[in-house]
Amino acid sequence: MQIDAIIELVKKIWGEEFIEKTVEEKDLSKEIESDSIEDKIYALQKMILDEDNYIDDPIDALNRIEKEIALLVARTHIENKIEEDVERYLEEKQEKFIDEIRLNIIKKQRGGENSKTIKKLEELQKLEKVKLSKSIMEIMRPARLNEIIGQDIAVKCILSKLASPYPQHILLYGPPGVGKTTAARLALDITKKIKYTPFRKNSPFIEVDGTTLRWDPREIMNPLLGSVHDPIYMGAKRDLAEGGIPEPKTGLVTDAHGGVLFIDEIGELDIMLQNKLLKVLEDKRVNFSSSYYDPDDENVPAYIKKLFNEGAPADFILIGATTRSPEEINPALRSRCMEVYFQPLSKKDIIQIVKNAAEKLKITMDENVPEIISQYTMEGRKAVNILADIYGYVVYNRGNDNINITEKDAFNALALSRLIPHCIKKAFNKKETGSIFGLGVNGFIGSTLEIEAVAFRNKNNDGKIRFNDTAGSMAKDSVFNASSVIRKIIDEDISAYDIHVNIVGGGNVDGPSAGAAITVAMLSAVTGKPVRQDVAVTGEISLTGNIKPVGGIIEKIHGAIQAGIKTVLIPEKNKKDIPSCVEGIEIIPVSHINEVLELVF
Ligand SMILES: Nc1ncnc2c1ncn2[C@@H]1O[C@H](COP(=O)(O)OP(=O)(O)OP(=O)(O)O)[C@@H](O)[C@H]1O
Repeated sequence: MQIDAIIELVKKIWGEEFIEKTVEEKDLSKEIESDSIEDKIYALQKMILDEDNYIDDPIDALNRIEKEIALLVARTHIENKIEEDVERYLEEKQEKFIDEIRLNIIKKQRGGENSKTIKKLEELQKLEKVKLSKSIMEIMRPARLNEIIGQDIAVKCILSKLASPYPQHILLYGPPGVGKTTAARLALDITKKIKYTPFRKNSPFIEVDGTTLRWDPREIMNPLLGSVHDPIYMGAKRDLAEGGIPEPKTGLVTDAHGGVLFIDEIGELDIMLQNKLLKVLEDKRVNFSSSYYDPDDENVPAYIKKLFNEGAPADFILIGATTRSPEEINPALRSRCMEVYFQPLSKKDIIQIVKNAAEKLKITMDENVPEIISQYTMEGRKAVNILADIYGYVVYNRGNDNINITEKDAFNALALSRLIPHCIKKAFNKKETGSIFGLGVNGFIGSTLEIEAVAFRNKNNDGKIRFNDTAGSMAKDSVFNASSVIRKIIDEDISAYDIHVNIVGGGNVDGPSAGAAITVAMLSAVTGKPVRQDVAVTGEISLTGNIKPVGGIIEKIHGAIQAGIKTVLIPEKNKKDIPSCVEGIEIIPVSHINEVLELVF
C-alpha cells in the first residue's frame, strides 16, 4: 500500500508520462510491474534516488524515497513560486514599457506640445504684437547714409574700409549717440550691393553691447565665442545627455560669419575676452574641446564631430565702437583694426537731425523748436529722444491729428522732464585779470576750463605756488613750467610772489594741454594785465615758451563754440586738425607764448 501510494503521488506530481519515460530510460519496466515488493522498491529507489544498490532494508529505503520526494516537492513548489513571481514582474514591466513607447509615439505626433505649452506660446505671440517706444525710434532712425548728419568724413572712411574686395576690421571712436551704430549698419547695407566685396545679400549684421557680454574662465558659458554644453550638468539635449555626448554651442562670432559683428562699447569688454576674440579674428574659426568628447563613439552625431574636429566658422568683419580715447583701448586690438573718428555734433547738426526726425514722424514744428532742443543736448540720440518726448506731450494734450509742436509745448515738456540746457554761455565781451578759458576733453566731449590765478607779494622772497590737489601730475608740471616761463618774461624772481592757481569746478584734470592757458592766468595775476574773456587757449607750454601740440582739437573747438567763445588759439602743429566745416569761431594757430599774449591781453 505504501509503495502504491508513493507511485500515485509521483504520478500526480510529475505526471504519468514522467513515470513512463523514466521507467523506459532506466530500463525498470520489469521491476515496476513485478509482484515482488523488493523489485518495486528497487525501481522507485532508482527512479527517485538514482541508486541501484541492492535493497537490504525495504522500510528504510521507502523512508528515504519519501523524504526525497518531500524535498523534491518542496523545491518544485518554491521554484514554481519564483517562476510565477518572475513572470508577473516581467508582465508588469512589459506593460509599463509598452505604455511608455505608446506615450512617446503620441508625444512625437503631438510635437512635445500640451495645453499649457500651447497657452504659453499664444501669450508670447500676443506680446510680440505689442510694440512701445522702439517703433518711434525706428521711425526716426536714418534709413540712408545721407541722413546721417555731421559725420560725412567718418561715413566715407567706414565705406572705404568696408566696401572693398578685402574689407578691414574697424574701430569707431566718438561721443555717445552721434550715429556710430547707424553708420556701421547702413554702410554694410550699401556694401552688400557692391559686387566686388565679399559680402552677400544675406550677410548678417550682428549687434551686441560689450558691457553686457559675460563669460567665465571655465568656458561654461560664452555667448560671444560659444561654449561646450556638458552632457551631465548643463543640460545638453536629452538624447545627447543620455549618451554622455557634449554639445558645442556656437556663439555670436559664428552668427556673424560672412557679415559684420558690431560690438558697441568694445572698450568695456573684458580684457581676456578681447584677447580670445583676437585669436578668432586671426584663425577665422572657433575651436571647441571637452574631456567628454570621444571621437571613436559611434553615437556622436556628425555635426558634433565636425565642430570638435574642425571648429565653427567665424569669418567676419569686426566693427567696434567706443566712447573711450584710443590710448585706453587694448593695443593688440587697435593694431588689427583701422580707426575711424566720429565728430561731436554741432548745434547746426542737432537742428538738422531734429528736423529730419520730425519729417519722418510727419509732424510740423514752430521754427525755433529744433534750436530749443539743440540747447539741451549735443547727442543725436538724445535730440530725437527729446523730440519723441515733446511729441508724446502734445499727443496727450491735444490728440494725434495734425500735430504742430509750438515753442511753448517744447518748453513745457522739457520742464516736465527736468532737463536743463547742457551748455550755459560762459564767454563774455570784457577783460578780467587772472582769468582765462582753457579747453579740455572728456570722453570725446570738449568743454571750456575756467582757469584763474591770484598773486600776492611775498616780502621774504620765498613765495609758494598752490594748485588744485586733485589735479593730475602732468597738469601740476604745467604750473611749474609756466612759472619758469613767466620768470623769463617779467625778468623777475617768481619767488617774490605767492601764487594760487585754481581750476573752477574742481581740478579733476590731467595732461599738459592747459599749460599755455595756465601761463596766461599766472602772468595776468602777477602783472595785473586783464585778459579777454571771449578767447580760449589750448597747448602745452615748453620751458622756452614754445606752444606744443595737443590732442582732441576737434572736440575742444566744439566745446568752445558751445560756450560762446569767439577765438580759439591752438598750437601751430595742430593746424591740420582744424575741421573744415566749423563756422562761427575764429581759430588761430600759434607757436610761441608771445603770440598768445599779444592776442589775449
Ligand atoms: N549723426 C546723426 N545723424 C542722424 N541721426 C542721428 C545721428 N546720431 C544719432 N542719431 C539718432 O540717434 C539714434 C541713435 O544713434 P546711434 O545708435 O547710431 O548712435 P551711437 O553713436 O552708436 O551711440 P552709442 O555710442 O551710445 O551706441 C539714431 O537712430 C538716430 O535717430
